[in-house]
Amino acid sequence: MSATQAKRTVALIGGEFSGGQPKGGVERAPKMMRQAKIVDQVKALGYEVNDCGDHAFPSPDAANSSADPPAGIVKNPRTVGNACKQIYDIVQAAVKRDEIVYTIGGDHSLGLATVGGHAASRPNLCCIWVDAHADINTAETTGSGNMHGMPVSILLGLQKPQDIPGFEWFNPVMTTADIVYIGLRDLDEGERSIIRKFGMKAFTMHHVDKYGIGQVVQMALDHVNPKRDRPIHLSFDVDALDPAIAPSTGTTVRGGLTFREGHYICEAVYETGLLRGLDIMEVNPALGNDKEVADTIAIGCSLTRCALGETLL
Ligand SMILES: NC(=[NH2+])NCCC[C@H](N)C(=O)O
Ligand SMILES: [Mn+2]
Ligand SMILES: [Mn+2]
Repeated sequence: MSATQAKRTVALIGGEFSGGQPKGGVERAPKMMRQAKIVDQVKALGYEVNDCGDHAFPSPDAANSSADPPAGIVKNPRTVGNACKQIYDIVQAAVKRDEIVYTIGGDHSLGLATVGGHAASRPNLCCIWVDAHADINTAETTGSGNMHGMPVSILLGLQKPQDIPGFEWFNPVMTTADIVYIGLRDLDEGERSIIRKFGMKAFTMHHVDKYGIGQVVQMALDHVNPKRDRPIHLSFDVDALDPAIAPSTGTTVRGGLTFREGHYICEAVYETGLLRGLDIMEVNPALGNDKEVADTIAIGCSLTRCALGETLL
């Protein structure tokens, strides 16, 4: 057991949700990671696990579209808002018990609920968002209308929650200075201008190549956590990884993080002793052949273990 981090209880939350994007199957990841023995793996690292269960949500199929019509081109807004509200409440309760909140997605629209629910109870929280995408589209800038491309804009209040049906309950408490990106390589034009306009810190794959992952993580921490005294939420979209190593995900982009770079990020965050929230998002067991699915599930598990201290002496 490492000296760097007290072994808090880990609250495990399964977010069986796919309504933030069009591809079915991503809601099955929590069960698949359980089958891969994620609970035992976390316990084996010395943590207590408070299993908060898997939470399923009605699927936003065409038959339901009259109950949840698009807002402009934003799809399934009430369905996503409702799922987010439920996960938000569960996350908030876990944080109040001082547990490490560990959410297995589900699509990344739930990032609004995990980071938002966490920040609501830990005001000094900062966030490291590891992703090929910035997920910072607003209702204005989104081209796809898929809400998994929008959680960060709502989280930071750049997109007013009150203007999206289903999100009226959400109260933004984080700012553009509280979040840092690693792994970006596929930005929409509108996202690019939002990031520039607010001077947000983003380490793209270009920066990973240029400085190396060690420097990048240090610079990311120096930005959001210069005194290393703020609790950290690590929201990890597995599409940040190269599709060669994590193929079973809905929006793959070539040129991603290597296996080691991805795991290094988790290890370095663990090493700070400040990790209080972790999301493993966008694993989709319906995409790819058996080996690809097994590899992607296994990587979801190994990223988790690294963030909880497995690979450090
Ligand atoms: N969480 C994700 N995988 N997001 C992908 C978003 C892709 C694109 N930027 C969009 O808005 O649709
Ligand atoms: Mn994402
Ligand atoms: Mn992504």
